[in-house]
Amino acid sequence: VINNGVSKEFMDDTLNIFKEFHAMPAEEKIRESSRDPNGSCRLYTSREINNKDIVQFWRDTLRHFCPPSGEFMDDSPLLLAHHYPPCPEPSLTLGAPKHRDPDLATVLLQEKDINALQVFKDGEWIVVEPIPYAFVVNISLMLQIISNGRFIGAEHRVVTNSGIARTTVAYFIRPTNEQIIEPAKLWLSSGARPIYSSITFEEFVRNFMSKGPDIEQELLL
Ligand SMILES: O=C(O)CCC(=O)C(=O)O
Ligand SMILES: [Fe+2]
Repeated sequence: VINNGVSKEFMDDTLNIFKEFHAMPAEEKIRESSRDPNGSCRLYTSREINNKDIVQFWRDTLRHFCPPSGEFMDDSPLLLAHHYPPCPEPSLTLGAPKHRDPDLATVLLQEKDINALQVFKDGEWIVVEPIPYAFVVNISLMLQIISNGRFIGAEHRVVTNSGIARTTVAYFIRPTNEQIIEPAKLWLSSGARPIYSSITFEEFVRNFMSKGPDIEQELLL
């Protein structure tokens, strides 16, 4: 999305502040972040991801709840500031494995000139080349369910490179835990039958974390 109304200065400042954060010594970063999964701010590395694949993940992420009101709520829009350091063996690592995002839609700010995000379309991986000061917007799993399969969550992954570090900021549009995710009446008004059953957002996230990104299959009626 270009001409999005967000100033270039604000986008530069945002990326720079997260670059500064990730460039701090590990001891300082740990002091600034919480390992409490319910804390408002948490730093984790790709090592913590339950990885059943041969490939290793190569990423640090700062997680921060980020409601538009500025008020902290238990579960709400989430901001992930990812940092992918240069990797000496890019063929053995991924910044992020193939997945679809567990939210409604994700708004991503990526750095210029680094091709690392790829989307899986028609059986092949296509590079999502960064357009300066544009946001990439992913359709995610919840929108697939709410639209009764009309929109399909975008499968994507991140590759690494040996030369240059990459920082991205991903804003996950998410409801609160108790909200119900199900095909919206709007999509069913023409008499179509729902193809997915209902689930709370809390359970949806729990399933995503424990079972991986194909969880909507289990909701198929
Ligand atoms: O850093 C990127 O380019 C993508 C990150 C991503 O896919 C995610 O946060 O779900
Ligand atoms: Fe993603």
